[in-house]
Amino acid sequence: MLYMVEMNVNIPHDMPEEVANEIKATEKAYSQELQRSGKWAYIWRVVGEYKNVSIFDVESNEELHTLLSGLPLFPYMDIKVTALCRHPSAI
Ligand SMILES: O=C(O)C[C@H]1C=CC(=O)O1
Repeated sequence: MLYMVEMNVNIPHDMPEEVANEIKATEKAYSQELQRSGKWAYIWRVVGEYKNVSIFDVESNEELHTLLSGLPLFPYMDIKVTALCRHPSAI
């Protein structure tokens, strides 16, 4: 099942920089592991925002929820999930 996931990151301004950098490094490793597995199929930066648009290819809503809620930045993100299916005009 394919999903478009929009992640908008809002790290609190009062979070110490070292703490934020540690969370971002852990997030990067987690993200890259999922990309290597094929479950996190694409990730793009939204120009001018601390936001990404990603495509996930997972088995179920439950699997997607588990992966997203395991993101180290999850507590600091607004996440929008859109389920996708093949367009009838796609070739
Ligand atoms: O930077 C982001 O968009 C947030 C998050 C998603 C992957 C990653 O490494 O960080």
